Amino acid sequence: MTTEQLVNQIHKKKTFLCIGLDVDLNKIPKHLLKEEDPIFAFNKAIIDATHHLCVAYKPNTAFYEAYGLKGWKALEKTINYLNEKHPEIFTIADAKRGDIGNTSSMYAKAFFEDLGFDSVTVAPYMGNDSVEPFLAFENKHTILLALTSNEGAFDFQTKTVEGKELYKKVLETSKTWKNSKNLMYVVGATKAEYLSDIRKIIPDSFLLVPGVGAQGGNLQDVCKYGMTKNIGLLINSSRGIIYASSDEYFATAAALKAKEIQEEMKTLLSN
Ligand SMILES: O=C(O)c1cc(=O)[nH]c(=O)n1[C@@H]1O[C@H](COP(=O)(O)O)[C@@H](O)[C@H]1O
Repeated sequence: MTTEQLVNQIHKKKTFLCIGLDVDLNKIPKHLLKEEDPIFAFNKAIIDATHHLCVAYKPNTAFYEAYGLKGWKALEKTINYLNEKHPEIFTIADAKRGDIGNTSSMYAKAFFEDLGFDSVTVAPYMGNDSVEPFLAFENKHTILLALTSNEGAFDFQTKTVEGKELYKKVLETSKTWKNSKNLMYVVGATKAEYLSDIRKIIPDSFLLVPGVGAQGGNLQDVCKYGMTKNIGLLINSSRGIIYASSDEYFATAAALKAKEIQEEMKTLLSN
């Protein structure tokens, strides 16, 4: 999917919500455990109930890898369902990969070609030759970790290196990489006050912003400092939406939560 198609969807649906499909078998409604594939049954119900309220879904692969072959099959069924039923929706494999060049090429092939995701999250720590194999894919997006939502972000990312915070170096250096037009960046919603500085370096890039909901980030602040003329934001919430209820009406409860956020986004888009 092109960035232009994503922006069109945002305007059409009046939302820039990304729903995180972080499925934990200990948290899903008990009656689903009887299904042949409880993870896919849960995802399908959530997608059917919320697809009109969001522009992206982000399964975090950890939640699938944890269940071995069954988990990976459920991930494959989920992305196939999305690509068949809702091809206009942007899909993110949250895998946080990155390795030496030939290994990164195989990761890129796995997520972009085999599974058919539109994007994948990638760690910048190993540098240009670990990220460029992902960037080589046309109309696919590499979402680079810039400033993450967790407390540990302060261990390295905000430390000064050669007179500049490391996350700023990541942003600046990544712009020089081959096919850098295919980059998007992760900035945690809990770090909204950093967004003005971030926008000085990457004024137009799309940002994936996780951390609203369960982690306490604030949507209004993120938009105040991070929104661009092309919106430039995908705001993710996982647990806050998908676990809104654990009874048989879980999907309706998830849709109500997503609707609350979508209404707020609609107002922000019209300002
Ligand atoms: O790359 C991510 O998506 C990510 C980056 C980050 O800085 N913080 C962060 O929480 N995430 C992911 O975003 C999701 C947040 O989930 P909730 O806190 O349940 O909304 C999880 O899948 C995290 O792994």
